Amino acid sequence: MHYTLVGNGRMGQQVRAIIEETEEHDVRAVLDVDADISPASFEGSDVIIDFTVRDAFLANLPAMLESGVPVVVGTTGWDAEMDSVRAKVKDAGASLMYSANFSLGVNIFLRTVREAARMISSFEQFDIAFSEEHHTQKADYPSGTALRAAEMILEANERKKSILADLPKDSKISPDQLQVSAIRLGSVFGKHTAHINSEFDDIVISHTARNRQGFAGGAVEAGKWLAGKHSRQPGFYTMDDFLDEMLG
Ligand SMILES: NC(=O)C1=CN([C@@H]2O[C@H](COP(=O)(O)OP(=O)(O)OC[C@H]3O[C@@H](n4cnc5c(N)ncnc54)[C@H](OP(=O)(O)O)[C@@H]3O)[C@@H](O)[C@H]2O)C=CC1
Ligand SMILES: O=C(O)C1=N[C@H](C(=O)O)C[C@H](O)C1
Repeated sequence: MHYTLVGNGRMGQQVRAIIEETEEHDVRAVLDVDADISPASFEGSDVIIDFTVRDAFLANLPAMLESGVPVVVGTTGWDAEMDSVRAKVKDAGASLMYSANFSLGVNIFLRTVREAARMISSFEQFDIAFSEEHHTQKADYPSGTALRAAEMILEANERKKSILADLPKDSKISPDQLQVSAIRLGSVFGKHTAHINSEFDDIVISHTARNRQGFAGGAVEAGKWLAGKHSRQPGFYTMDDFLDEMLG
């Protein structure tokens, strides 16, 4: 498969290294901040993988969709535009897969957190909060993964109704708010933790990335899956669609 990468930062370089280790795939082009991106930029590619920044992803989206090449998006920070991106993908008859985190380990962690949030839902003595830690070069907060975890907790736990990312200065948190906190520290690849507390217990469910290979390898696998899907059923997909099919 021929991949075109948009973004040549930490993740773009890691994805390229993983593709170039295989005999199965190759990198057709790497388009960085200086590239003049148009639909023609993607000619001859089977999949596009975008790891850039919010504004660049949204600016390049029309050209990526018009190219007809399926797009894997790892860039985070655009959750507020999700509905409009979904509509653009549908209108273009294109295929796009988004995940805030392509690591298999993180996705197993997220499903574990959802199950724990569901189990404590009817036991009022248990409270839950979520935290994330990342390197100081990260542009968005809370991380896309933390926001996805928070969405899953809200769906699974009827006592939590909204996300609180910034603590108010002079008032208490309300019991129906789910706190999501962020730490920016050195070169941390990514750590996500669900904290559950009662009078008698602390339950801590945590995932720590040991490097960026899990994210990058997952994005390459997702690209292969999306290219197959695109030929049969174009559309907007997430990591859950991919995993549900993989897990049967
Ligand atoms: N889904 C997942 O599994 C993961 C998602 N991420 C997310 O991926 C994104 C990228 O992370 P990371 O690689 O660490 O960030 P980096 O800042 O290292 O890389 C982003 C790259 O995009 C480039 N860029 C900026 N504007 C454009 C443009 N218009 N066209 C092409 N390239 C552009 C930047 O260039 P320049 O620096 O010159 O501006 C930079 O090289 C973030 O949103 C992060 O949260 C990260 C890890 C895993
Ligand atoms: O910017 C990063 O580095 C990461 N971003 C993603 C996110 O926002 O969730 C995923 C990963 O944790 C690393």
